[in-house]
Amino acid sequence: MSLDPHGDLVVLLRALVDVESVSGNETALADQVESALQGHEHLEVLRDGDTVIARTHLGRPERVVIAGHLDTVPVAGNLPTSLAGDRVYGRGTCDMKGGVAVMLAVAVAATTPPRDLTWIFYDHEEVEASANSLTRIASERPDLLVGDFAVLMEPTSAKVEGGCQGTLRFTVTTKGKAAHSARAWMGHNAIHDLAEVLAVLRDHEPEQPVVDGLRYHEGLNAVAVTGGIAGNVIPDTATVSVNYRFAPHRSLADAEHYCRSLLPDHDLTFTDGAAGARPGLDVPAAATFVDAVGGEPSAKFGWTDVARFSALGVPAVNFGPGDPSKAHADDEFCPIDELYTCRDALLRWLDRPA
Ligand SMILES: N[C@@H](CCC[C@H](NC(=O)CCC(=O)O)C(=O)O)C(=O)O
Repeated sequence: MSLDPHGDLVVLLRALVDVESVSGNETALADQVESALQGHEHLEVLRDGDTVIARTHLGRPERVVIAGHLDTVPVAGNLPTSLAGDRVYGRGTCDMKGGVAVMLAVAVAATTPPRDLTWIFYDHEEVEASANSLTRIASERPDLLVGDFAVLMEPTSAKVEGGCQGTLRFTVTTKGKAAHSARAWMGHNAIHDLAEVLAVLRDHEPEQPVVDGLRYHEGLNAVAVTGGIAGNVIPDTATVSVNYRFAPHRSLADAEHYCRSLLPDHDLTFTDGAAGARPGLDVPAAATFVDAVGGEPSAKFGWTDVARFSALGVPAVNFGPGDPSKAHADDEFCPIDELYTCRDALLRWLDRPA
């Protein structure tokens, strides 16, 4: 089935979601998005890997980038979509194909916007920062990301969420000595030694700092544990993987330093990290957007490419349909009314002179 960006938003959302696009498997969906955008005279459509970019060239004084990712976290028995009351359920409905549906609808509807627009539908957002297609595009075609302001259509319950928290991953490995579990005293159990690390994580009190008026909420959590080779062998090695979510007053280097300070007796191996972004809602372009779409801004707890645009010097906000607390949940859904709220808010903002 092809995508009809001029049609009903719920049909469009369901069609987007029913093309499974777990990170690394975005090609089929990118093909459909590209076809849906082609043939619109006001849009130049480009393809870069599994990223589709559509741009207006109207000679406006301002250019705004509106971006959304096509990939999702792994499916958990929640495809194909289902409709229940005023909600569309299914993997990606909330994070973030609701936003992608709104982007497609507004991209084709806004033929003469007062600002030039760059619509970016990109791949590999839900995985390590190095795989994110915007990392490649920023280095190979930075011109494609140029703008005076950016909107990331991540789930925000149709209200602006400012900035984003950073994310850092590290592992801690303990070493022991293998032995027969019937003679455990001959060995040393590496899994038991993880208890010390796990206790620090369990007892850690996450901070909730206010940054530029918005309250963030940090988190330090074990996300995986490995160790053990058989049911009768004392494990000689064990590893815990940890994810630290940090508020945007800390840099990535500060975050690493903080984690080391919590576990001074252990070697931490940092495996992935991406800094967050301060809200920046006092920048005029952001303030105009907040005023046009309405609602009280709050903080974005997840990591989003607002961080990338901010680092590139492009002020950016998150705004899209779907309750972010349902992102990645098995019962992920998008409320239908928020699709229309976001579409109408974007059109209202685009009605205002730049
Ligand atoms: N490179 C990062 C990518 C993770 C992106 C993901 N973002 C969201 O879920 C945004 C939705 C939200 O929470 O509001 C995340 O934060 O995990 C990484 O690998 O961590």
